[in-house]
Amino acid sequence: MKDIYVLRLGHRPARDKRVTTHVILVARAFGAKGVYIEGKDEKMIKSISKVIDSWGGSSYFLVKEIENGKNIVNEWKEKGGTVIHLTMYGININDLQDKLDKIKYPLLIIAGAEKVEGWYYRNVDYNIAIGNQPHSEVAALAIFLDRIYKGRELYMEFGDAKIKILPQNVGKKVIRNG
Ligand SMILES: C[S@@+](CC[C@H](N)C(=O)[O-])C[C@H]1O[C@@H](n2cnc3c(N)ncnc32)[C@H](O)[C@@H]1O
Repeated sequence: MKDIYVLRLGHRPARDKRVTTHVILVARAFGAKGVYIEGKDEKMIKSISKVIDSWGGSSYFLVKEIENGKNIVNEWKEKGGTVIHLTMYGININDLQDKLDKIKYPLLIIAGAEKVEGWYYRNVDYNIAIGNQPHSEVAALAIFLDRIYKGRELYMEFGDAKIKILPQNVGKKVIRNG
């Protein structure tokens, strides 16, 4: 698994609870090692911890509330990693694949909720569009991570999972551990 983290900007508990939850679930399921959430939402963190506890990742997957995303970006630059911002205004990902294959890790992926401040556009290494149409941070993150891993993340297993799915064409089969 690569050294990849997500920075979720501008989380507003009343409006963004569901979408931020999905950002975290996608980050975990598609091969990131954690999510920094700009904002406070104790209830959401509790419910996501339960999912991680059952499905695995609690030993390494970080979910951390932070006050200011800029500090994380600066921290990333100090340690020589790469920072990318997902935005419909950026360069189409199809035109950046060669560069993505050579980026320096750790990688920080920024996904917004409300309008993202200009500072981020100017201070990241790449502003990347998953197509130049407005859609969703959840879709953008999933497609971006899939391009990084080229589909391999879909076979990822979590060693500490208490529940595991046995894939079926019809029906549901799960193994429960402990
Ligand atoms: C509700 S959208 C806000 C759209 C915003 N005006 C923008 O700059 O993309 C919330 C987040 O979804 C992501 N997003 C939406 N469309 C995207 C696209 N086409 N490519 C990459 N990210 C996108 C961005 O991270 C954005 O901050």
